[in-house]
Amino acid sequence: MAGKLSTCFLSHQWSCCTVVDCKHLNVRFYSLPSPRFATVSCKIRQRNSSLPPRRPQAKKIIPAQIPQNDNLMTPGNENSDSENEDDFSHQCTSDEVVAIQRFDDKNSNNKLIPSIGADKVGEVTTVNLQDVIGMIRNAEKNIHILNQARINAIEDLETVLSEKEVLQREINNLEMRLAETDARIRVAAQDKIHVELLQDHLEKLQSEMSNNGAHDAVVLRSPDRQTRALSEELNALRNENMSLQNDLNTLKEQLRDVKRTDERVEMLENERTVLELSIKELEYKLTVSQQDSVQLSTLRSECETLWNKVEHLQGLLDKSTSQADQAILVLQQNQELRKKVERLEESLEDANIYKLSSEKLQQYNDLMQQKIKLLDERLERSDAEIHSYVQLYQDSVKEFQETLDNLKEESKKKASGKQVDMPWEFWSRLLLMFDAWFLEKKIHGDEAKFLREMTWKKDGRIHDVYIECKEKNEREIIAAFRRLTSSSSGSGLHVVHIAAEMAPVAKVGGLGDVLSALSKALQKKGHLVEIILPKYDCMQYESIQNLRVLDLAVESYFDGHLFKNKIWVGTVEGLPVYFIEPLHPAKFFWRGKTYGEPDDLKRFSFFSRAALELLHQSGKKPDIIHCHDWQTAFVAPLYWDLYAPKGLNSARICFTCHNFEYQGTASASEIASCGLDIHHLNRPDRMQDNSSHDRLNPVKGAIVFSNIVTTVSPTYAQEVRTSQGGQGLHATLNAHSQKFVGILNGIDTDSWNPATDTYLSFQYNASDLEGKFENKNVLRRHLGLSLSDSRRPLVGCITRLVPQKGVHLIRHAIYRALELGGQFVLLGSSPVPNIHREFEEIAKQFQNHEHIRLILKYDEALSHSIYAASDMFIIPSIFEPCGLTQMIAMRYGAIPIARKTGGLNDSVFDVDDDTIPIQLRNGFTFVTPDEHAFNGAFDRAFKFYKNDSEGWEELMKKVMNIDFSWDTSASQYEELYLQSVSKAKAARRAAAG
Ligand SMILES: Nc1ncnc2c1ncn2[C@@H]1O[C@H](COP(=O)(O)OP(=O)(O)O)[C@@H](O)[C@H]1O
Repeated sequence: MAGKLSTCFLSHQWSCCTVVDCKHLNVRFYSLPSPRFATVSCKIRQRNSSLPPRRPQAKKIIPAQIPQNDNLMTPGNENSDSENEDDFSHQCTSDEVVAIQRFDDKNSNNKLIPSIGADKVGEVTTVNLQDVIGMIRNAEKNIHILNQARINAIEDLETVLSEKEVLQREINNLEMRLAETDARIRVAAQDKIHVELLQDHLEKLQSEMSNNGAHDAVVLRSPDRQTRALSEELNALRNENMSLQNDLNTLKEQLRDVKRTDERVEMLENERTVLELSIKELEYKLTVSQQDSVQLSTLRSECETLWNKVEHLQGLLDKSTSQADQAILVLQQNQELRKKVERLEESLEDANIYKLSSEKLQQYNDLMQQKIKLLDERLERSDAEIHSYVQLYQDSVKEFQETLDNLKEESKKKASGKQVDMPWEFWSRLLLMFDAWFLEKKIHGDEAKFLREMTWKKDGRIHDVYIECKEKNEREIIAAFRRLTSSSSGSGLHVVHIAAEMAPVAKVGGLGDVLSALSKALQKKGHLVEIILPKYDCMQYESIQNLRVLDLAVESYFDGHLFKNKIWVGTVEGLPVYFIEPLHPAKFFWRGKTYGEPDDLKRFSFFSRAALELLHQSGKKPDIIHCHDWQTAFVAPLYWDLYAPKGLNSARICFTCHNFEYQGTASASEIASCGLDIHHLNRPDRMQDNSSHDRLNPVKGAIVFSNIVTTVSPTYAQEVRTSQGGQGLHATLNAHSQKFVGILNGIDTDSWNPATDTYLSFQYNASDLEGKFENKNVLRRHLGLSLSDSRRPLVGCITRLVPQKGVHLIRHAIYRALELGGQFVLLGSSPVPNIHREFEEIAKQFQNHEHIRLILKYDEALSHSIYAASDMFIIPSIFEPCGLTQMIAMRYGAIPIARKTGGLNDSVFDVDDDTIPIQLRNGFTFVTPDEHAFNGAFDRAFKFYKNDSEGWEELMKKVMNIDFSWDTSASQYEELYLQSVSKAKAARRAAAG
């Protein structure tokens, strides 16, 4: 069997001379040219046996230890080598499997191979090649002997196994016979009992018969015979039983023998396993030795190459030595020459001393002349500089004078009292009407511009014309407005917001609130504010007044094609809004939701481009184009790359990032769809993403290409400039820090006003809190919560359920509120499926609970009721760019419990923090985003609420009176806009002049 599994190897240095297949052993013999130069390697592999691949440890060869076999040789046993070689060759020619590997003559000499470059040789240090060859030979011989021993052992084993089988068969026979004999013994024993009973009976009868006399003598004779026969049979059975007992003993003896044989077989088996293992080990060592010898031959050839190189170098060295000798000679000659030159110089110096004094004077004069010339030049330059400064000064005085004159003129005009105070709704409707006329080519661009400016200044003449023309048809109305042809003198800015959200028509989170509130605040400050939004199918259409589609289609580019867009106009809370409806087959905004579609990038890059196209085609000349978040971040590079060169070049671009977590990063090809030149933009200093260099980052693009970059709170602006908070954009923000500002958001104090809020059952204000308590009961009733204890604090939380908002702390707060004796209401929706599921489970758990309610959806009306009903409001965010809910909560008299991060850090100040001025303290804060820290603030709030109801009410009043309006923040935006616009104007003037 071993022979069938043999594999033979022949070294490449050998030519095979004879091949003989040997019976079932499948043996090949190779004749050797000379036994002196040959070594025989034999590799036998057992079927299904494989050693796990082991790495050779060190290349030092450790003598193998082969236990229990005196015939085995250890490698390196040089003296016994030839003897064993004979044995081995003899065995090989009889029945063994061999492969022959020849070693070069040079390899087998006794020279030590020098160690060659440690980096090349690795762990193979100085190795005697002869040793290795000897070891290989010994290993091969050992393997051979072990194979022989193994074959013998297998044969022994087979004999023993066949003997064992015979014995087993005998044992089986004997056991059967034993069983039979046992059965017969049992029958005989029963017979014996039966006979004994009969004997008793007989004895009884005999005694009766002796009593009965001779009459019965005849009857007695026959039982006597019976008894005799029975006892004879009994004796025979006993004898047989005895012989069976003997047989049984003999069998038992044989059985013991069999057991002993079994044990021996087992021992032999074990021995065989050990032998097999040793063979495998030896095989492995043989492979390693073979590898080593291959390495050695490589090393040898490398050594030869090196030797040649050394010889070559030696030659070079000899050459350079002779050259060096020559150079030394030349040097010596040089030195002698130098000495001569020095001597000559000395004598020359002596001769020159007399000349020197007159020459030096000449040189000095020259120097002075040069200096005078330089000073003259400098004087000339500084004169020119002073002259230019004077010029600049005169220019700026002139500019100042002009501005002053303008202002005077404006104030004169204002003083004339021509402004009319009509609701914004009125003015926005007029604005949209003029735009529509212009877009429908019913009036010229400058006429539209003029009318727009008059409108946003609430000019009474516009009002008068409108009133006059109320009953007239459109042509007459247009004619009347055209007659208003005096020049304008607007000082307000024309600001266009391009965004994905706007409250209340299309609100997902804070961005929607900011957009409408900031726009309203800027409008109030006298600026013309317009908004461009996508026309979502899921908008709150009831919040749009006078929605109508314009009789034009704006074409915009996308993915190599031009697509038409329907343009809708309408007013939202008095603001003029353009809605773009792309006529694209993908129906970008007919998805039933604002965000979260797989093609969001396409949807919003398309929209960004279409919005710029609308501005361009309408001929508007806005001062500021303000884009928001990644959805409209494309506007900045698109504007400078495509639209400014086309003529839409009046604007400065402002970009506000409301959350740096969302950057809209995508592959360059995806971003290219909207027409951006990705080759020009895919650079580390432009739009290339800072972490994935094969992607482009729209938010980074907007930071780079905008004139003003803002985020929504000062603390967040600081945080995002660090590597921890920057979401990968900190380096970009730091590089553009001069144009980057954090402005704290405000809230729309008109929409969020408990005194006028129509969503509430009871309106209230800081000086009359009764309505708040009523609202609390209304909400409890509405949600099925217990009304039994009016002093039980109600904790509110309204949020998107995303990791940023600290969902683990929100979950913890639910249980903690219950432990502390409070009620808890959560209004939240989650775009993250597992978070949504988790909160659904909790909601189910508290489905009918009297103190806890979770409402997992977006519900604007309910949000108002919750703010109004809450005593406390939690905002445990991990990070929070600004956060509006804490401000809204305070406006509604709910005390915030917030983590000190981002905008929360700029708007919530702990009541127990002595480092904060007392008038600013308004809530409870914690720092570490864990349950323990949260409890620290939450428990304090509960304690305060329970122990000091008057103090709590004071705090409620205080927070309700805090000014969270957009006034201050809008002024900051206004200032940034104005600065940027005036910088641009100055640059333009400088370029023109
Ligand atoms: N499920 C909801 N139902 C109604 N309004 C919600 C809901 N979730 C959040 N809001 C509102 O969204 C706005 C959240 O703004 P903000 O605190 O800035 O957070 P973000 O913009 O990160 O979502 C608030 O006006 C809040 O009332």
